[in-house]
Amino acid sequence: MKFGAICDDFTGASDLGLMLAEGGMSVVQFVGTPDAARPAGVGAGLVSLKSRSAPVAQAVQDSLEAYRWLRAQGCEQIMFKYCSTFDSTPEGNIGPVLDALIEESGTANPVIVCPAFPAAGRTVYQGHLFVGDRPLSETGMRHHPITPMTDSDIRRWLGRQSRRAVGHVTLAQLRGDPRAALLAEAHAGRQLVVCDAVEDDDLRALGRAAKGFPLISGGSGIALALPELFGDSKRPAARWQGLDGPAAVLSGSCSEATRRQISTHLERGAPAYKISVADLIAGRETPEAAAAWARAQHGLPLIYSSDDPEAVRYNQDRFGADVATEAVESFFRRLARQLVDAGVRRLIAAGGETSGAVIGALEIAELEVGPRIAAGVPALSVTGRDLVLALKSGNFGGPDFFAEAAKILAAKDGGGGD
Ligand SMILES: Nc1ncnc2c1ncn2[C@@H]1O[C@H](COP(=O)(O)OP(=O)(O)OP(=O)(O)O)[C@@H](O)[C@H]1O
Ligand SMILES: O=C(O)[C@@H](O)C(=O)CO
Repeated sequence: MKFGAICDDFTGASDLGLMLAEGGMSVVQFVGTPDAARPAGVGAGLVSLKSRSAPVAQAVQDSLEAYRWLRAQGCEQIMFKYCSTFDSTPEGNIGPVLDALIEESGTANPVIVCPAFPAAGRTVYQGHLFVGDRPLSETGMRHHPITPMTDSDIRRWLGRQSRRAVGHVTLAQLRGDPRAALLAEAHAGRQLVVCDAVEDDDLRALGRAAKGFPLISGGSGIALALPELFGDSKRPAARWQGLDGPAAVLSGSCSEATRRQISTHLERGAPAYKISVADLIAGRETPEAAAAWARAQHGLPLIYSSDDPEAVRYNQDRFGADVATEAVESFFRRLARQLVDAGVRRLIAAGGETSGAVIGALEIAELEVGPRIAAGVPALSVTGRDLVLALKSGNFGGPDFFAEAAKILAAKDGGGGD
């Protein structure tokens, strides 16, 4: 294993997996840090954690454990993958995890910090993160239920989280001599370097500039150059074998793109079942009832707690954010188990936290990356089991994502990536 990544959520890991697999690398996505050594034959190993929303100390501990395991597998470069919208609070977890990884690795090299992912509209310019034509803090991310992003200046946001000074490489420097600019920042004592990038070619230049640095960080965009750097870019894509059989969509994501996808599903008259947080907490709603409803449907059943920012805030104020989150996630954990036990073979989960809850409940250890459903979202097959999945980041995918995902998950000869 030449390249490893510590991913702070499950949908993010599959996003990165798609980027590397489309570049021709052989990729395995691990669920948590594996107990045992991995036999040779994997170019990139991605350890998916549920550390984005964990308490800081837990996120640091889990990330260090993943780092040590990846090093032991021979990884020459390790990436810390976070969200392309830099999801984190002023306390962390991105800064504290980066601080700990720098100490563990002992590196004095610069560490790239770049969430840009132009294919999904995320760009970094003058140290500020944009989604499409809006600064991050003017998008729906301002109202995110767990990590509301109220400042678009990534240098300032990271500066509040990290013990280290934060540097910056501008777009002009990146398009000049990015390696020299990165090294200059580190020499000046600013080892964490926020990098501008607005196009895929900027990210390729950044990846090449960091050649040989043991630690990099970012969204999946900075992986664009890696297949070429790790000499694994000519590998033919594996054929994808989807699965027939019942499918279901579980959505706890309250992001704008997911809510659009739910509206499309409803407009088409497809079966949908909405969960109320108040009913969950009062015990009036159960996974058993939702599973029975799903089994009785024709077409693609959607079970969702997703709601608009006002409703989410109301639930958080009334019950407490942790209680509301746990009620929703525990519901989806139990529902996912019941659906799979009842024969569901194609499962689509919307939202990073929701996907983490579902994967954890299904006791999945390893995933193989299949073809692209949307930018940042591949079809996945569970190693050794008759189960295929799509784990969708909240803000990814077009309006018809659910139907498209169900179709690709069933495709028998949808060759990898074609
Ligand atoms: N109706 C609701 N009221 C309050 N909280 C909710 C409600 N529905 C879902 N949640 C919580 O909101 C969070 C949504 O996070 P999740 O990561 O699943 O989606 P997302 O933020 O859209 O996705 P991503 O992290 O991939 O961008 C979950 O923790 C979930 O428990
Ligand atoms: O980078 C992104 O936006 C996604 O891969 C993600 O992290 C989803 O939660």
